Amino acid sequence: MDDAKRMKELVDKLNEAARAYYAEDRELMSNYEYDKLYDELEELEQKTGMVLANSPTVNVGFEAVDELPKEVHESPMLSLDKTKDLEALRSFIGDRKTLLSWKMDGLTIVLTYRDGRLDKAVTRGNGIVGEVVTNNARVFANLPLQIPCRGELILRGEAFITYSDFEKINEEIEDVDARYKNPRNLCSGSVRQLNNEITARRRVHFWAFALVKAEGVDFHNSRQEQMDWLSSQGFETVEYRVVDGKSLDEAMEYFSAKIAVNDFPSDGLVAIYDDIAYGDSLGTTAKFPRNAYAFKWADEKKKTRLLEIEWSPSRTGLINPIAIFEPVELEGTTVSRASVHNISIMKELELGIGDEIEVYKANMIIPQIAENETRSGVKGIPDNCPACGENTQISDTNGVETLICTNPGCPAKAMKAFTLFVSRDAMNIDGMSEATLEKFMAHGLVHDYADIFELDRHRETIVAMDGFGEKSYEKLWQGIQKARDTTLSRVIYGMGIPNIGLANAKLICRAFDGDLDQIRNATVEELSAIDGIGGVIGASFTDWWKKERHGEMFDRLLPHLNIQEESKGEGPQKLQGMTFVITGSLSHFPNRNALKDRIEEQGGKVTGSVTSKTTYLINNDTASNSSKNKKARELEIPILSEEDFMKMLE
Ligand SMILES: NC(=O)c1ccc[n+]([C@@H]2O[C@H](COP(=O)([O-])OP(=O)(O)OC[C@H]3O[C@@H](n4cnc5c(N)ncnc54)[C@H](O)[C@@H]3O)[C@@H](O)[C@H]2O)c1
Ligand SMILES: [Zn+2]
Repeated sequence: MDDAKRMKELVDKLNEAARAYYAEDRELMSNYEYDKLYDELEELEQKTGMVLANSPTVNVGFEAVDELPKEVHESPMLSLDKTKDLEALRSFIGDRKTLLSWKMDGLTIVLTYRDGRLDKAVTRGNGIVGEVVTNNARVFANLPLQIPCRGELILRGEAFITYSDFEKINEEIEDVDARYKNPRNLCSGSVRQLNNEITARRRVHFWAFALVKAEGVDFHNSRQEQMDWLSSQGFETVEYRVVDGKSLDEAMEYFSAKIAVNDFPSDGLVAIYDDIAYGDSLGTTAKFPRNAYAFKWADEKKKTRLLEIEWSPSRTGLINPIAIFEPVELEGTTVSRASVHNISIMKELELGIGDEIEVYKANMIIPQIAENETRSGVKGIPDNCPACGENTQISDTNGVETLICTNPGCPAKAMKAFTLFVSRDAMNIDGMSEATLEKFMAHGLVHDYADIFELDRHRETIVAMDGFGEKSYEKLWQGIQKARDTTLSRVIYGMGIPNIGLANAKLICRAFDGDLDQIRNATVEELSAIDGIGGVIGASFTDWWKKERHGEMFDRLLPHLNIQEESKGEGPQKLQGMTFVITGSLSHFPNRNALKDRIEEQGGKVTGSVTSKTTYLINNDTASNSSKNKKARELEIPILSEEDFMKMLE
């Protein structure tokens, strides 16, 4: 193929992938694949001296497509020139003082503060125009809503979700197709929400990495001073090390040892000159600033042989392909399995048993297949679910093929039902993790919801179980005792009735004044007369109760519970999962108890002292040096005035 034709092909392919990646939070190919094609294009451009007008090598990002308001950036947000070659990085640094930090793999956001308050938050978007996400930023887990600096402040940083939160949150998303592929994806989806209640639940963190403007503050021409100053204003900043060409190796050793244990997503390092004036004097290319350089880990690749595809059923009915290969050493650990994600990727790799494959660890952490040299083709997609033996089916959503189990009673799915039942918004059983449930089910201790409240019959068995003991049993049993006091809406939500989230369950319970007989015999007409419940939800509710086994299951469960009156809170719970501490005198609320009631109505909790578990401290005197304020600043917990708090509830 001639170069020009190949270049055109590459540009089209890369642009299509980039549009999906930036504008729609979808990934048509892995970053590995994307970067490989990008490098090929760059080489061809160099060789031919020709760059196509729409080439991704000269354009940044893509416009977003949803309905958030847009805004033009004061100064364009460029991409970063990158290398995988440590020596190239060393010669960029030379003997200049340089800040070397994690290249965060989340969503870049520009924040503006005025008069000490967060005024605006805008995403990077296509670098020229971003989306306004101010309300979403207000509910980030660690963003100061008020800062001591009164002048205009503009800073950039990365919003991200930790790996551990990513796993938890993704599991709670019922619709398999709506799940996110990685923390970057989830973060982008969580921040770019029209409803910031969802953002709040996703525990988005923000780390500042660059200061653009701070009215009236002198940083003595040093980026390091800027970073330190940002911390003093209450921002968490990205971790960095000060290096020059000589101390680079030591810093690299530090970063490469740490990346494998980081809970935050990062896809490399960023080097930026400390000397602000010098850096600015270098200017920019069409796509990159010249004062910074990104380093990407050169993926250590190993050749091996594919032994087997393991089909792993999940609670959602999705059956995931996992590649099992001859063990190889990668970045210091032995690796023998890698997720292949879905059937489309298997087909793209033409993956067959016995193939010679090349594996690597993406960002030094997640094992992946990079290449398949022999490409013998996909065979043997199972017709039967490995968990229950029933028929499987290939489902196609937006061009991505996945394998699913068609059996609604599949034990792998039952597992999911139990997970919902014990979850925080339902029975809220402390200490009943998914892993624990899985063990109990494997031992045949739990078949039905009521069994959970009779686990004391199996005390001996449980205490003897791997990873259990007297202590953890007692703790779990206490958690179960506590869960008996509950509300009807929680129990109904816990049944996992399609379309019945906690809010809908509450609406229904309230409409029938908590009368269970009326509720379970309600007609679609009665239900759709409730404000907020339509015909579809109504029908899905009545259909569920029509199944005899559902009623029986409910009847076995009820005697174990003490059903209490519903809380008075209306509508969705905005403060779900948040913990508040209240201090100082109040002006909007008559007393602390009134404020506490308001918080609890919205699903929040109030405790007495500021700890790392506190989400917000409420104190009208936000600037004082009271011990609670000090503690909150130390732990980087935002301090809200009553007014800030009211705004949050709006
Ligand atoms: N899988 C796909 O289909 C697909 C498509 C498009 C892009 N991509 C991936 O995206 C990459 C290119 O992305 P890009 O050009 O948007 O960004 P980039 O990789 O050039 O990153 C630059 C940005 O990183 C941010 N950043 C994070 N931490 C930082 C720190 N500590 N200091 C300074 N800046 C920091 C800044 O916003 C900066 O502008 C590709 O290498 C590819 O892996 C993948
Ligand atoms: Zn099954």
